Amino acid sequence: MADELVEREVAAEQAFVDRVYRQLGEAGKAAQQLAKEGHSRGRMGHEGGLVERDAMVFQAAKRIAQLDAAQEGLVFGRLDLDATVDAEPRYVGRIGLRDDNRDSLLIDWRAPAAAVFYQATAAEPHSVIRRRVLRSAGQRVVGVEDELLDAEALSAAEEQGRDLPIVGEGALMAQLSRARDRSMHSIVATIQAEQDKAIRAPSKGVVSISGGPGTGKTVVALHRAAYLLYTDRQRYERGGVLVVGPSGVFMRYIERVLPSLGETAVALRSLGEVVDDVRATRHDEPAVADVKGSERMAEVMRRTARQQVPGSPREYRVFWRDDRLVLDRGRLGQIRRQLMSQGLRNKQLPRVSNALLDAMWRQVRGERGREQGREKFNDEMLSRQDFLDFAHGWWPPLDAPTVLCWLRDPEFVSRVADGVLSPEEQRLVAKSWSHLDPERPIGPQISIEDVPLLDELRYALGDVPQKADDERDDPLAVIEGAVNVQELITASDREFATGPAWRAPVSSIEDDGYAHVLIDEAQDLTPMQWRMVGRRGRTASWTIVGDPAQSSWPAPAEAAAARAAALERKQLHEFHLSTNYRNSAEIYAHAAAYAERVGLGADLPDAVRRTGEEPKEVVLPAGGDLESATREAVLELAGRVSGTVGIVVPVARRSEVNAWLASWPELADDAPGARASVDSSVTPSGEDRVVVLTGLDTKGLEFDGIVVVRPQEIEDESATGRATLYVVLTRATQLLTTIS
Ligand SMILES: Nc1ncnc2c1ncn2[C@@H]1O[C@H](COP(=O)(O)OP(=O)(O)OP(=O)(O)O)[C@@H](O)[C@H]1O
Repeated sequence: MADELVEREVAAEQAFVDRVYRQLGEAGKAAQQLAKEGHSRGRMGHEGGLVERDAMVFQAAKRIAQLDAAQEGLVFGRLDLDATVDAEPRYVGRIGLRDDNRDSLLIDWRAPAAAVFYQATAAEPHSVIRRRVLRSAGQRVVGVEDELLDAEALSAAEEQGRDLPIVGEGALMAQLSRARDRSMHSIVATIQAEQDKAIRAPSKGVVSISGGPGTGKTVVALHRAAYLLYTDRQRYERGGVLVVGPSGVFMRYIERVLPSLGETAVALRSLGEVVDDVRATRHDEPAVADVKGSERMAEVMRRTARQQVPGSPREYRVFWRDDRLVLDRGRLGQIRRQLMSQGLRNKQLPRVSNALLDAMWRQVRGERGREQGREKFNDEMLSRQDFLDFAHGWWPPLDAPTVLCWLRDPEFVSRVADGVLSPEEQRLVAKSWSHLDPERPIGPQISIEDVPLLDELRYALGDVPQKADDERDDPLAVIEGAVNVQELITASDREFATGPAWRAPVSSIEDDGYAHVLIDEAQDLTPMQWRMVGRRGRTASWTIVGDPAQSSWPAPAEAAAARAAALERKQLHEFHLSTNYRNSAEIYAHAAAYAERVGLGADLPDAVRRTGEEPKEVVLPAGGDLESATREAVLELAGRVSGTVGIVVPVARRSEVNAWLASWPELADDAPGARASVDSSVTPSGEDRVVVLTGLDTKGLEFDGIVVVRPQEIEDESATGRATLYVVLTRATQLLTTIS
């Protein structure tokens, strides 16, 4: 009987969903047809607006269908309201759609009319009697999950002849118990009221979302990005939305959420990719990372950008008429200081030749020379190749990667870091930079921690001035007025042309700004990383999510100050999430007890889902076989969960455990990436069901099963090892085993 009822309800919803897809097909056809006509008529009038909108809806729906064929469908929600408000059901979907009369057929989940879908509760039903979530596979409805919000109103509705049966066991629990794969999914059907508030917060200033592990901070922030695009598409599409997360693995984990909401105009970048054209995936070891992340590095980089180019010519001598003109070290030093005092190094390029010529002209004493005049002097000097070579070598256009390579020299490092870093710190960072390759300065040696330093250098050097188009190839610019700025730009261009191959960086610092900046795992940003992202959000609104107890940065006060500086005096709106949707209650109780025991002062959310499975602790006797114990634990978990399994290990054991995994025949199909990466120090990024990760790699991710190998070693590995272990203990949705 119950089954029949469910079948009937599913069939009824299917009829509606079919109608939506039919309408979508029509909208798509109409959009294409109108676009064609509009095009041929050469105008886009009022219909143009409609075409554009329909085409957008159509494209978004296609993307959603492609991505989520096996997942949640386009229509996911239905509200039945009190008849005094609306006797017709309202349907909520990932995009909005109108019927032929342009009446609403499907409400976009972000529209104000859909807010009640998320905000209604039994305590405050907002006239909602029944909330229904449709579960779909592609275009097929496979189930419905109802929630009764107002029993009295339901009786009244039934008396009036409306049939509103309640079926299913609630959408949230069904959603939370699903097996995890290697990517995050949208939660659009089951956003909870406190999450909805953060998603729909006004777009001004800074929205800060805090909460313990698994409370949905990441997924809420991503839905917020989609919400902002919906509310002010022009502004955010034109200005850009930047989403920054901790690692490449994490970005791949979250990358499908926004497209599955129909949004693709968002830049997703890991902390190693924030600067255009740079892609760092390697971390420095913790002691080095701590130095490179410190605000003190800003001063070191500022000094670096002002140093004389290593190996550059130190003097210039020439006979002109009756005089011997000399630019010696002392004089060049003066000119350098004077140029630097006028602004950023690269910005001075157009002034360099003139500054040098000035200093030389002052030395012209002979009658014959003075009579010729300054103009003639300039002309002659600027056509001397040795002078152009000197000027170019002494003050070349510089890009940040080239300058970073200057730090390969430990003596150079001690010079620029003197009084800022301790000798031991200088030694540590210099050693890490000794691997930089000047031929390929942003190659694989560059670390994630180097990226903010590169950015700092970009800003300290400034962009190389670009010529206006009409100045290009203008022969008069050389001949006319040798001292005016135009001519000098041309002279310095001639210098660029004679120097070693130098290509302007693809992007300029002026293009760095975004309309919205969203930072995930914000507790881990170093002061230098805050400076880097701060530059991209000077005029932006921000969303910042994080949990201080999960922080792996050892100097929180310094990071807080850098964060405040990045956000300047923007207004702060704070939201707090209090329910852990990831971990089973049993697993989270274990992790929370650990956090309390080691004094992390953690914000402890409630975990609501019980599985009856306690975490398992395996303690090996001294000299016990770690590989066998690990293998047994991993096989057990991989056999019992249908989704992903993570093996979390201390950094020093990563390669070893990865090699074990690669050699276990039972898991060959589940971990092909382990084999492929046996000899590399990089975490496999594929779609493997079973992977080996370090503690830091697990940030933001989740797995159905987690095996933690030697937790004590993870804890001892760095100054913030306890926070890292807490993160690790909160990654599993179903089963957790620790091997000590
Ligand atoms: N309303 C919801 N409905 C269904 N699933 C949800 C909901 N909110 C969160 N989740 C799920 O809970 C899990 C944790 O979410 P998320 O990773 O965003 O949490 P987090 O707060 O960023 O976690 P952490 O700080 O531990 O990295 C995800 O699987 C997410 O899909």
